[in-house]
Amino acid sequence: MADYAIGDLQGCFKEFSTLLQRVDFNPSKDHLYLVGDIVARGPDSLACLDFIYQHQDSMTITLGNHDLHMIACYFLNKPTNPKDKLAPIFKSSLLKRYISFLQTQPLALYLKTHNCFISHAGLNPDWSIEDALQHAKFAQDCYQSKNAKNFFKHMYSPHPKKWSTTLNDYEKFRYIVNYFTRMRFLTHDHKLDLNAKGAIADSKMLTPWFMHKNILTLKDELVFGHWASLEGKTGVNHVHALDTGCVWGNGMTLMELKTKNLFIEK
Ligand SMILES: Nc1ncnc2c1ncn2[C@@H]1O[C@H](COP(=O)(O)OP(=O)(O)OP(=O)(O)OP(=O)(O)OC[C@H]2O[C@@H](n3cnc4c(N)ncnc43)[C@H](O)[C@@H]2O)[C@@H](O)[C@H]1O
Repeated sequence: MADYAIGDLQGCFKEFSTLLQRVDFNPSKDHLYLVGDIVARGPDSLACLDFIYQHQDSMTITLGNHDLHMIACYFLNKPTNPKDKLAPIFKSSLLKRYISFLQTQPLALYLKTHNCFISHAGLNPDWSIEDALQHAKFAQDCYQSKNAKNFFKHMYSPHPKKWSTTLNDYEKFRYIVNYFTRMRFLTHDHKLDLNAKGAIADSKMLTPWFMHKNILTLKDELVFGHWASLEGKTGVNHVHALDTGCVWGNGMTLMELKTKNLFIEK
């Protein structure tokens, strides 16, 4: 019985299934945590989603920006971007079931057995793990509610930059989603900079979220994806970057959570 985490699939089904075979993944005993962005841009998002849907008892996704965007397109009846190659999912007779399944998935989770926090983009340094899980629950309640369509309608903006208890529910939802699914660099006062997407050295005025003191001193393990140009390197022992840019022609990374052993497939 083993627990694994895997970086962004983004429709790269071949590498995904090869990795599961390499670790002899057994759905009746093992569990796989997908850090999000299971769909978009890669060659076979439908195969990835279908496989996870069929093995949903042994797989959990912490949703990423591309997953949420796909759900939003469904609710808002918006065309998807051709470069995301999502047409086969939208043409599938199972579309409604796939979307309902994705809506049941969390934004973040904490695995006590491994002292491990998982989300797509990471942990806001101003939140404790407890705070983060509460914020994630708030946002999940929004995208799982009867009013989900309206929350998706209000999801797209970098604002508000600052948290306040006076924000309305749409603003709170957007703020939380942005930290959990889009964060990479923060300004000196911990605000999100959503423009910088490159390597750490490219942005001298900004700090990667995991280099902030509250994260460096954390005793827990943090697992995230989203940031392909890190190439799997954070330089921080307890912070594990699993998006190694498979969709960009690099490898896909799977980690066994107990041993921290890495398996990489190109
Ligand atoms: N609340 C919200 N507000 C707004 N939009 C929301 C949203 N929620 C969801 N979305 C949606 O999210 C989607 C993505 O938005 P984008 O803005 O396109 O997201 P991204 O950060 O560029 O991309 P990604 O998440 O794929 O990250 P990656 O590191 O792989 O790639 C990042 C960059 O790294 C580069 N890169 C990394 N490794 C590379 C490599 N090896 N080779 C080449 N390029 C590489 C690429 O140029 C790439 O552009 C859009 O559809 C958008 O609508």
